[in-house]
Amino acid sequence: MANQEVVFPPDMGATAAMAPGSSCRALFACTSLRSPYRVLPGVDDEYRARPPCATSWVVEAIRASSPARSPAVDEYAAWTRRHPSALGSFEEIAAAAEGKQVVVFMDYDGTLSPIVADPDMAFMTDEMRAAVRDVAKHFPAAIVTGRCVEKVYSFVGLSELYYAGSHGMDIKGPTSNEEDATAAAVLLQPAREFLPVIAEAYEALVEKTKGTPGARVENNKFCLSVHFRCVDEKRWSSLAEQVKTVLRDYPDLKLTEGRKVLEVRPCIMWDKGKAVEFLLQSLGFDGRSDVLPVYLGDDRTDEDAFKYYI
Ligand SMILES: O=P(O)(O)OC[C@H]1O[C@H](O[C@H]2O[C@H](CO)[C@@H](O)[C@H](O)[C@H]2O)[C@H](O)[C@@H](O)[C@@H]1O
Repeated sequence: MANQEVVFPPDMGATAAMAPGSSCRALFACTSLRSPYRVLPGVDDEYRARPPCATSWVVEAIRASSPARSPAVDEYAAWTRRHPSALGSFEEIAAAAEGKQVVVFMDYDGTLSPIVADPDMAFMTDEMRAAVRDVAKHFPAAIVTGRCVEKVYSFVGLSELYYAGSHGMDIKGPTSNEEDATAAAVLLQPAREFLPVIAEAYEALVEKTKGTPGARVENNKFCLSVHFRCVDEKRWSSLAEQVKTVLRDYPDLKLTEGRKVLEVRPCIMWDKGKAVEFLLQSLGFDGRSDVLPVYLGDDRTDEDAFKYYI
């Protein structure tokens, strides 16, 4: 960092200049300050020579008094510059949607529902449900999730949506039967032949991980989730080892990672991006310049869908 020194107004002590709870020293607005300035020892002559209200040195001093940044923070800042907040750019998005058919894809966990310790308790709020219902009134809309369709339907409960469960490996259309998600027409199940092997691997994973406190295996029908959110961090690598050991017997399955979860899936070239592509094609929207697909997601697996748009 260039310069950590700070200029204080004459009657202000160094303790008053410390931001509470922060190791970085505060800078005070120059317009309200009177000369002469008390310059703390170590301040560059370059700073002393500048008139107190010259904005360039204020900016420099703000920079200099910023907390130390770690490479990870810098990397994140660079990432957010390349991927600005969609909410912050809402006007721009609305302008881009002008005259276009919008199609909305929504991830479930962490996007429509809060992340919670117990995967069976990840309920969405009634307010969120009403918002999703509203979206579906205006645009074709789909839930794209790692969960199995039946489970996510029990949370969302909206029969007017498309559902792409098991990371897009179980795609169902809207149904008029609100009580029964299985009544919805199956549009695609590209990993059907893997059902027996997934069921067997589920049993093996439950057995192998049962000695790890907090570990939990969730059966998502065409894929499996091994949760480690409630596992002591010291045991994470041994749990990962247990999962890899089981998978050695199942060469047709592969391992990916989500939010504190290891995902076991069939080795096929299929993901949320492919599901989005399939749905757009089925709706007759694929490749059309008058269609604007919008995808809301928070997890690594959603990046497969983001890649489809790029
Ligand atoms: O594609 P998604 O809808 O985001 O589903 C991905 C996984 O989400 C769930 O796990 C995550 O949410 C849980 C509840 O908040 C949390 O406990 C867990 O740590 C998260 O990874 C779901 O349980 C998995 O089956 C999904 O694959």
